[in-house]
Amino acid sequence: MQFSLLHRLYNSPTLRIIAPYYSRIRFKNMSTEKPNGSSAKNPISANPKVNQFQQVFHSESTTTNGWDKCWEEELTPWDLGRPTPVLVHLHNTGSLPKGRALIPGCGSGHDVVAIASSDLHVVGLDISENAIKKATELCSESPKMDHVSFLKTDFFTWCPAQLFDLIFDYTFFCAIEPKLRSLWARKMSDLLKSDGELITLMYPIDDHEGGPPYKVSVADYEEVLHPLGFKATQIVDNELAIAPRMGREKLGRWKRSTSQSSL
Ligand SMILES: C[S@@+](CC[C@H](N)C(=O)[O-])C[C@H]1O[C@@H](n2cnc3c(N)ncnc32)[C@H](O)[C@@H]1O
Repeated sequence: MQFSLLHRLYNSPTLRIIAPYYSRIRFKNMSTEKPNGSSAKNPISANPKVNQFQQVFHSESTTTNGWDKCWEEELTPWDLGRPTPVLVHLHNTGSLPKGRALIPGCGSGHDVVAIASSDLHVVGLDISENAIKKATELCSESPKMDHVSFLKTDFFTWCPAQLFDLIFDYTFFCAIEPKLRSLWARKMSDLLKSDGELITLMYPIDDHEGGPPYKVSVADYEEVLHPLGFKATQIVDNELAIAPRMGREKLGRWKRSTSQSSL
């Protein structure tokens, strides 16, 4: 009886319409979670699944082993189990460059498969063998498999034969140690065609300590990208962020200036 009432409520069209707004208001008003992060009980440091992941990750002798172990034990609190909504939106609205795309730290590969098409070949790269195994399994069930490649390799040492028109970074920048951020930018620059585009979904913009994920800010990206000539063409709040990340995520689109002096 109770279940059937709840079930009917859950499935009611009115509730489905108001739920996303309610959840946004609720997250905005939560006293422990301020949008820009200055909270006693940060949603990352207070998340037991993140704590468990960090414990296992740091117990391994190398970061490569740490990532792989966590994928093996399915300690992957970042994994949405589906493509990133804002990336799907950019794909569906024809807002992504065509040609070749790279997703470093692709994890289970949902984003790779989501944006692959006959116009865009997408390479998913991850240092974890278990992640790549999972991604390859996902891809084997997809009709898009001809437009996708997965590679188990280290982003920082990989030198592909062909450059990219697009690189998409989501929860990769925050996954690497902050001291590697300049190298991250250098590698992005080396892997992109001169008119290629870097899209960063910047998360988590807050003030928690430690990682991964390490806290990020727009200034952190600017600090390493500006010296290489990248300028943001757009930085906006991600209105399509999943509810727990809402208010702590921004979409950044970056290009290098291609204008040359005629003198
Ligand atoms: C936080 S997860 C994000 C996965 C995916 N982007 C997502 O949003 O679900 C970071 C991923 O980066 C991978 N990774 C970490 N360091 C790497 C490196 N140097 N080269 C390639 N992948 C790396 C990890 O194995 C992990 O799958």
